[in-house]
Amino acid sequence: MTDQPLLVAAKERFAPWLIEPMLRNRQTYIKVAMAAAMINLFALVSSLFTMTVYDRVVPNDASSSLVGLSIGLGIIIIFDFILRLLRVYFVDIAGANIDYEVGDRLFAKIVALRLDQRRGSTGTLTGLMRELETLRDFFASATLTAFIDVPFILVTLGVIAMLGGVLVLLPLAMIPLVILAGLLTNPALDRLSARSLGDGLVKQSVLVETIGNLETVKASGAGPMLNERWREALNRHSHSSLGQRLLSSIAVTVASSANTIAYCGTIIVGVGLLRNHMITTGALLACSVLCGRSIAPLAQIATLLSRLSATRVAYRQINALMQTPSEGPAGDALKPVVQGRIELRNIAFRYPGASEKALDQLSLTIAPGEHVGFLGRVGSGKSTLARMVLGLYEPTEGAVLIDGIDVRQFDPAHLRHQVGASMQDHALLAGSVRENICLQRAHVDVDEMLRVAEISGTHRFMGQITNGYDLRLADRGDGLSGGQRQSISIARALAGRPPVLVFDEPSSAMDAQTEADLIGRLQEEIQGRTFLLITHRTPLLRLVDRIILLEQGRIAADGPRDAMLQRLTRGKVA
Ligand SMILES: Nc1ncnc2c1ncn2[C@@H]1O[C@H](COP(=O)(O)OP(=O)(O)OP(=O)(O)O)[C@@H](O)[C@H]1O
Repeated sequence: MTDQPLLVAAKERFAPWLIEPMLRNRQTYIKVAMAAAMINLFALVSSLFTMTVYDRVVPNDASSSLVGLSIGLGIIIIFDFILRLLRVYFVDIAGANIDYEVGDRLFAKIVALRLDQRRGSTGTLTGLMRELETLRDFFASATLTAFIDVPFILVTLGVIAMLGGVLVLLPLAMIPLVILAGLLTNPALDRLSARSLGDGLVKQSVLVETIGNLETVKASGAGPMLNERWREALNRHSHSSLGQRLLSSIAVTVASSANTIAYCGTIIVGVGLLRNHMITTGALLACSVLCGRSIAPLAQIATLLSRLSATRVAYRQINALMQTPSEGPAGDALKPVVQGRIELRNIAFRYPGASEKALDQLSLTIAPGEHVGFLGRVGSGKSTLARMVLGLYEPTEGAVLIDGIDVRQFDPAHLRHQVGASMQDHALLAGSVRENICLQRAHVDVDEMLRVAEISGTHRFMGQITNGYDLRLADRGDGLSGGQRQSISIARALAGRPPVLVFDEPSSAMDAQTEADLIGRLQEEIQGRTFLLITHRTPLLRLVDRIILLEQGRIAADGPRDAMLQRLTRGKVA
């Protein structure tokens, strides 16, 4: 994994992950559009009311007409109020639905992401997930209906022209100005939004790394260094966000000034027309109200465009992630019942961005039920080999076969049900110990959990812990000792009796007695199952019949356990 941020521009305009949930909510958006259209019509009616009052009611002192008109207007105001509420409600519903569906797809994508294709640190990825909120805010924003208001600008201008004649020229002259301000600032706004998002992701990255490793940060005294990184990230982000906000306020301010100019201009020019009896007082008042209404949607669109910039940038980043290849074959994935024969056929592997190959020209065959130990110096490729068997990484050359089938053809979830793994970091998940062992797997019930907990040694210390299996662990299993975490990790790997087991340093944090007890119980458990053991600890080698020695990603020696141990102790190999 490299730490480069995930800022790749994917040009596709509307990707299925976004357009499909939007289309599914089109009924709701149609309701929103209808409500917005009605609200626009009501606005026209209220300005015509002003005109009627000034031109008909006031000169004729027609109080009864005023009462009737007021009642009519009251009804319209109530409807307008209800429709405005409904508009917000419907937009919120659609926004929440889209947020849920897109969030769900994005999470599934992250879980299925091919590790060799992963770009960006943990913090960058979590920051990207946060960008979902930018998308949600856009789709759940009531200002979204400003687009529906645009056609009504023409209707409003038409009514102004009918009532006030040349007065229509004032708002008409302002509209291109507002549009121009939006168009001119938009490209720079796009750039600044992208920069601000990138800087935000760097900030998130420093934060996640620090909080996730707080104990190490404190113990190693890395605080000042991370503090410096944080300050730098804060500084950069606040600069780019400031620029973004300033620029986005230009178009909004131009729209608001244009509104004021058009309104005042209408009054000034209107008074001249009034003197020449070319319009009535009522028409002048109605035109001044309508003038504001014709420009208001543009001001909203200016706001919307600035949000659209941020939304577009967020969309592109999320889309780039969505287009990253997932695990598993492109066609139908296989879910065979596994016997446990493992073959590595001339494989080579280089981690993304690494200069050296971690594995090279490596071929070996492990028979079903065979127990094999992998030894080798630090960095010789043992854990990488385990990752290959689990299909976590694909070999750059060659193939890994289980029962003669390339692991790339397997359904990834099925493969990991067939291969029980206890990896070197023994990370547990937030939740109860029970959840950590069972992982909501249908075939792992309470009896099976207790059986594997007994074998792994978990059951012994569970009795001494308050809440036992219901003990809730913090992130990564905080709240337990290293050895206890290892024990639970072993129980998790054994649960469901997978035909293949891969154990990477399973007892490195255990005391000699606990380890000896574990070996005794595992001996029976692994009978008839393929067992791959990576270890630096000699006692564990009692569990294997064959030892393979790795050196710089290649096989340096391979043979029966006792013969290999003799050669190793005599220092003839290595
Ligand atoms: N995620 C990674 N990204 C890049 N390079 C890696 C990664 N993991 C391991 N490597 C490199 O691959 C090589 C093999 O690492 P691997 O973890 O397989 O060694 P190992 O034999 O298991 O070592 P150890 O006994 O210390 O666990 C090392 O040179 C290491 O630097």
